[in-house]
Amino acid sequence: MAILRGPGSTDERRTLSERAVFPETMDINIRQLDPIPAPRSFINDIQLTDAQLDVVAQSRNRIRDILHGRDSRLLVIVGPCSIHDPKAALEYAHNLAALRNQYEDDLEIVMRTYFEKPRTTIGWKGLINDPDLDGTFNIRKGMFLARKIMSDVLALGLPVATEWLDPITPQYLSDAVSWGAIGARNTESQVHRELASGLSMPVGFKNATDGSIKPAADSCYASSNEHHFLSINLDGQVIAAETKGNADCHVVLRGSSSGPNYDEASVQEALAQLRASHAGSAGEHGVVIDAAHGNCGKDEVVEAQVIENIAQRLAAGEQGITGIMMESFLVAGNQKPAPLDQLTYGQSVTDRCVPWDKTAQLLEVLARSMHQRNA
Ligand SMILES: O=C[C@H](O)[C@H](O)COP(=O)(O)O
Ligand SMILES: C=C(OP(=O)(O)O)C(=O)O
Repeated sequence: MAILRGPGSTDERRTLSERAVFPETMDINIRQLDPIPAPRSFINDIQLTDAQLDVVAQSRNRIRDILHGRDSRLLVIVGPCSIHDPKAALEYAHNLAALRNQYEDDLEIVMRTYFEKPRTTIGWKGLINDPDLDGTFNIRKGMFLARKIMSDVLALGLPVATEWLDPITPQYLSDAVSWGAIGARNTESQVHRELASGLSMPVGFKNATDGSIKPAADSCYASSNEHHFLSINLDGQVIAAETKGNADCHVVLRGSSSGPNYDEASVQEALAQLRASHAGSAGEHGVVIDAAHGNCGKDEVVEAQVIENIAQRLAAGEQGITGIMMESFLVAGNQKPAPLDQLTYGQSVTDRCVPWDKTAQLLEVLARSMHQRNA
C-alpha cells in the first residue's frame, strides 16, 4: 500500500517504486500547491459579448494600422500603474471612455489595466497575485477580478492594455486585450519572446532597465518567428504550443536608471538599431514612448512635462513616435499597498501617477498636436 507522505519525508516503510512516485528530491521548497480552475471556466463565467469582442478586434486592428504606418493617429496607452480597486478603476474608465470618443480622430486611446507587477526585488505583485492586498494571495479571486474588470471596461467601449508577466495568465485574459507589454525586466527572456510570438494582439517590448535597446529589438525579431514550447491549453492541460509568430511587435522606450530616452536623438538612435536588428516590421515605423518609469524618474510632475515635450515635437511634425504611454489615476502620487479600507481612494499603490484633471489636459494637448501634425 502506498503511504502518501509529503516530499522530503523519510518514511522507511516506502518501497523503491513508491519513492519514485513521490520522490523526496522534488518540491523541497514548495509549501502548498493549490489548484485553481482552468482558463475555460473563467472564460465561461465572464463571457465577452459580441459588442465587447468587437471593441477588442477593432482596436487591435487600429493599433496595427498605427504601428505599421497605415493610420497617422497616435496610440495612447493610459491608466493606473496597477489596478488594486475595481470601483476606482471603473470610475477612471468612465472618465477615459468619454475622452476616447472625443479625441478618436487623432488618438487611439487604450486603458492600462495592469494586474501583474514585476518587482525590482520584492513587493506587492498585483491584483491577480494578492487581490486583498493583505498577503493572503487569493490568486483565484484575483484572476476572476482581473477578467471582470477588463470585461467592465470593454463594456464602456474602451479597449484595454496589460503587461504579460506570467506565461499562463494570457490563457485567462488575452481574448479581452488589445495591446500587451513585455516589461523591462523580462525583455530579454526567451519565455516571453515565445509567448509574444503566439499572442493575438500587438506587443510592445520595453527597453531593458539599463537602457539598452538591443534586447527589445532582438525580441521583436525573435517574436516575429514561429516557436515551439510548453504551455497549457484552455482546459488546463499541458501542451506543446506551436506559434506562427507575431508581426506586430515593437519597442517601447521607457528610459533607465541612468536617464531618459524620449528625446528626438534617442528616438532616432532606437529606430536605427531597430532597422539594423531586423526587428519585427512594426518596429520599422516607430516606437512607443513610455513617459513614466526611467523617462520621468517616477515623478508624475516630470511625467506630465515629458508628455508636453513630446506633444510639441509631434505638432512640429516629428516622425518615428507611434504611441505614448502614461501612468495616470484619479488622484496624484502614490501610497503604500494595504487593504482597501486603509487606502486613499483612487491613488496608486505602486508608482506615482498623474492625477485625472492633468491627464485630461494632457490628452487634449496630444489630440491638438496630432491634429496639427496631420492637417
Ligand atoms: O511599474 C511599476 C514599477 O516600476 C515596477 O513594478 C517596479 O517597481 P519596484 O522597483 O518598486 O519594484
Ligand atoms: C513595470 C512597468 O514598466 P517597466 O517594465 O518599464 O518597468 C509598467 O509599465 O508597469
